[in-house]
Amino acid sequence: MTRLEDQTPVFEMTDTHWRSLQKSGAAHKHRYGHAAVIAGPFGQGGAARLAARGALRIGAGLVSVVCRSDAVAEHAAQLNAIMVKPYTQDGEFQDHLTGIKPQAICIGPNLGLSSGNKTQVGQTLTLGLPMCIDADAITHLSDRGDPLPGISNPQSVMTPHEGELRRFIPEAFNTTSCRVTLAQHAAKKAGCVVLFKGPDTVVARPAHAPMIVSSKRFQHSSWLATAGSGDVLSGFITGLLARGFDAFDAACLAAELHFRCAEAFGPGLIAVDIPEMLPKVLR
Ligand SMILES: NC(=O)C1=CN([C@@H]2O[C@H](COP(=O)(O)OP(=O)(O)OC[C@H]3O[C@@H](n4cnc5c(N)ncnc54)[C@H](O)[C@@H]3O)[C@@H](O)[C@H]2O)[C@@H](O)CC1
Ligand SMILES: Nc1ncnc2c1ncn2[C@@H]1O[C@H](COP(=O)(O)OP(=O)(O)O)[C@@H](O)[C@H]1O
Repeated sequence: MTRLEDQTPVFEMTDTHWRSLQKSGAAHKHRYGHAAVIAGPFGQGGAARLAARGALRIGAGLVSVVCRSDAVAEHAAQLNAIMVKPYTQDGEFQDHLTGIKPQAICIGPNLGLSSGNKTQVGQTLTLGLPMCIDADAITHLSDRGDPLPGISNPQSVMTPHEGELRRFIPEAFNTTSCRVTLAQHAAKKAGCVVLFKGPDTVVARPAHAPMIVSSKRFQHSSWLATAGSGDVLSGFITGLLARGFDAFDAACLAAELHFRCAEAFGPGLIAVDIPEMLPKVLR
């Protein structure tokens, strides 16, 4: 029997894709959008900084890390081109985020699993902006209903690895092991694009055909099996969303460029290396 995985089209970069990633001579930073990355508690900001670096390198005009004021020193000590936008109390979080006026938001990488973090996820989702929903944010959404109430902008991308997807759609894993079917199930539940991570990354969306972004052409992409590589991918997606890319295109392009960055760096790759390979890949 032919497997759905074998029938699903594989993403290929075209000249149009490459051109869409360039910047126009007439533009300025505000034309390329503002990406906001929400950071977790003090001492756990590395994942947010990795995502922020990814968003900046992929061409968002402005990138901010949004954190509690007690985490400012940690972020400011390590960030230069990326802005640090602190809020003082949890009650201020939503107004603060709105006031930053981002075009896209990344929420989840090492956000934390407290009830306060859960509230932040709910407040962020209600803003109606394109979002990359990753890691702990997926876990927070896993106990909501099916279909999921709350992802108010379908131009959003949820990026689970298998562990997170098992939490998000546990019943589906009892009925199928087909990664494409699982991703489609999750996209239907989430009401947005779902990028199911792996060497064959599946990008699915409600009521449309899925796509596989495959790393099988690459020799070194398995070096992506390293802490924080998924956080960088979330940053790539958020940066493209901030630039105005369609969510499905942003997910496919980000996954492809992520693999290509790993290939360009080669053995020994760690997560911080991934955004730094983008200039070479984009050239
Ligand atoms: N530099 C940093 O600050 C980093 C922070 N991280 C954060 O650490 C928190 C926990 O993330 P984890 O993903 O480790 O933990 P999770 O508990 O969310 O998921 C890990 C569990 O899922 C299972 N699993 C099944 N298939 C898997 C797959 N393909 N990939 C990964 N796990 C799979 C594992 O066996 C394990 O039981 C998240 O908030 C994440 O963003 C990580 O991203 C690593 C780097
Ligand atoms: N063996 C592999 N080959 C290709 N890509 C991989 C491999 N292992 C992991 N990846 C990619 O690396 C990333 C890992 O993301 P994730 O599991 O969320 O890591 P983290 O939580 O540490 O950031 C995903 O984009 C995944 O597709």
